[in-house]
Amino acid sequence: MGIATPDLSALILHLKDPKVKAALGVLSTATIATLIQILRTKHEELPKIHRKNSAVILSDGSREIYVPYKNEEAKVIINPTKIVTFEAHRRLFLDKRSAAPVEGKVGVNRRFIRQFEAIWAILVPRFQSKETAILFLHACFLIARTWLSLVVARLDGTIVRDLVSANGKGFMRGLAFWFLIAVPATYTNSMIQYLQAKISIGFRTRLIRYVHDLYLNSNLSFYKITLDGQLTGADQYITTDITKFCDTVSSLYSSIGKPSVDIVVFTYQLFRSIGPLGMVMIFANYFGTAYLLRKVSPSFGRLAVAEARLEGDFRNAHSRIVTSAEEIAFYGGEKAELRSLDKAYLKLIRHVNGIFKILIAYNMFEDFIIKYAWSALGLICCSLPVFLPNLGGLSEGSHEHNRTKAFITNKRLLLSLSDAGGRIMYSYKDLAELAGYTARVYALLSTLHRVHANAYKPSRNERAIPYSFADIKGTVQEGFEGIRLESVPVVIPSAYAGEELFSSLSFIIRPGEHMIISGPNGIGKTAIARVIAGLWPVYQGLLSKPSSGEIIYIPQRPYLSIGTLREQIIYPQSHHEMVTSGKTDEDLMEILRIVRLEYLPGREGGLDAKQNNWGAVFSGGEKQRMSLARMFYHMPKFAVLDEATSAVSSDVEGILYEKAKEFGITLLTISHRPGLVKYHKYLLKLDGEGIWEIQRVGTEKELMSVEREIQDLECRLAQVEGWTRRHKEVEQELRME
Ligand SMILES: Nc1ncnc2c1ncn2[C@@H]1O[C@H](COP(=O)(O)OP(=O)(O)OP(=O)(O)O)[C@@H](O)[C@H]1O
Repeated sequence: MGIATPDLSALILHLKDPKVKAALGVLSTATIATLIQILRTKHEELPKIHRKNSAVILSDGSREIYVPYKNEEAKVIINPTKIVTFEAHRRLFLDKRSAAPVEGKVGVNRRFIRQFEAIWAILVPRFQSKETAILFLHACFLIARTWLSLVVARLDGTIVRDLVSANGKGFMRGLAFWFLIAVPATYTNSMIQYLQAKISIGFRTRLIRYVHDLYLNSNLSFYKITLDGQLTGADQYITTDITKFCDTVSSLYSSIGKPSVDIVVFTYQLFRSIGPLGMVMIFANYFGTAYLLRKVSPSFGRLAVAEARLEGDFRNAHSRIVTSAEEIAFYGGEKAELRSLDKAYLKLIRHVNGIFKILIAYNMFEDFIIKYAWSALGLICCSLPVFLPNLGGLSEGSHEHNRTKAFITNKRLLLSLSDAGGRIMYSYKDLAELAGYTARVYALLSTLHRVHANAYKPSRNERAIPYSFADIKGTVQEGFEGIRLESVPVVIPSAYAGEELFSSLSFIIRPGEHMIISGPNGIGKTAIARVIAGLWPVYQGLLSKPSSGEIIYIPQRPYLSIGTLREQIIYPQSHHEMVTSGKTDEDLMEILRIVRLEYLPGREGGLDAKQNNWGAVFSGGEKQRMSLARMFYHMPKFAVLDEATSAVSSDVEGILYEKAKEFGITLLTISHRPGLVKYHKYLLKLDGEGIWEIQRVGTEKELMSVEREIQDLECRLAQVEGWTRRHKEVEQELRME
């Protein structure tokens, strides 16, 4: 049974309540001792609970995660994919010959085989891996099933022979065998299904872990993939396409593996029964059917790719509504959203309907050939030993009963053979669909590899285009005691030609030299923060910055994760990391007091209160103050605040700035608020046309005196109108006299 996390912070809060204190006074010493004992036990359980609530990184880099399963917490150790593995695979995924084709060219061809081989290296990394063992076991069961089918075919023949020859004893013996064979036969069938599901899950787990490691790493592939622009909706690829790919691969392994074994075994058996002519006919039939089906079948691969894309669009339209529900509700945008949802769904449905229509003719043709033409041919083959005994293979004697037995056995073998052949032919459609899913999964993997290796495609244009992704030449130095840009262009990145916002920007911020960046909307203020954070490339020049633990970026739109209230403050740390770093819940309460959010644990039910969407719970100002709480928690040497206090009232804003400076955090602020200038030493003013300048901001005292002077002048100016009126009145009075 999982242990509920004790809500100690809430408990402490309650204990401080005067009413609770008074109530405790009434309790007997024994009761208080029991209370203390309970608290102590809970306290001892804490490290275990922290560990269970967090994904702990072990010394060898593997992740330890506790997953709830059947009222228990199952421990799972995940080994990260090694960098050398990515490097070894890069060659496979950046191979031009297997590059993801345009939709129209997806099909069962050489490119598909190359792409599949590349993915196979992830699915079964070593011959000794677990998946090989499962595949082998599965193959054993497939062979066992074929053997059992053979036994059943013979038994069937014997039973019918005994029936026709009125051999009661033999008939009863046959029936007893029939039931006996049913036990291993049914077990084999169930195991085949079970192992097929196991293979699918095994492959999916391997692929998902690989993709996750490649997607979410310090190289920020998840962000860069959006800049790359070659692949949209990575979530659809990861959640749906990988699943479909794995399901199709494992079902194809069964649907092609079993009939292939069947064909070899049954063909041999039939060869003995119906002779060479029959065999030639059967094989001619196979090749003829395969050729015909390939000729008439539509491009299932292309259709599968298009369907997956449309499914992705429909899903995106829905997730947009979930993430922006409040904004849409304020605008009354339900009609507009309904329109776009309807449109996305109709596009998908039209496509799926189109596939169904194509399938009518295809299925009819397939059934005609496989069910009827093949059966007719089967009967002809069965008749060969009867009508042409010289070509009819091994005869079991000319007695009528034996002929019946041979016919029944042959017919059953032929039925199994035609069933096996039919299943292989039917699998062609699945194989073509697999080509589609393979193309999607390959596109995801090759984009991730390309972004991970910064191996962007060179420009298609002959002329060298400045600021293409292949043109990143700047230097980034980490571990610097400050932030320094030397002749760094600020460019909106794009795969082929980025747009320049500033041709060359240079400044240096040393500890204590707070800087504010201001300028009109869309000029490129956040862009500078993106370059410093490493989200956008440094195309030229030098960027020096503190090491990653010493700088924090507070973005314009506050981000709140799924999890406890505590996790919002300590993000991206885990509870376990917080405890091991020596921080306590009391420290968090102190931070909440600084940002004026001390009421939240009481309101939400303690620091352990969980929410899936904190964004919908907090107000705009609360979200921003929570982001600042993170800064006070991590206590970095430098902080980049991008409009981080725009929704916070100015009095609290001032206190937060003063507090941050007091803690020795050097600030780089991006803001429109003139009121914030006074907390900084330098002002980086951005103007249109890529012009910028740095101004020294006066000391706070100087700024205050200037502000007072301005206020004084404004007061005097406000009185001018009154004085002018009085002046006119006095002049009029004098004239009248
Ligand atoms: N991913 C992107 N693709 C294309 N253009 C972009 C991208 N990101 C930003 N831009 C453009 O770059 C310019 C600078 O954007 P930035 O976010 O830096 O503006 P800003 O000065 O911070 O504006 P604001 O004060 O409104 O926040 C804008 O014109 C914006 O449209």
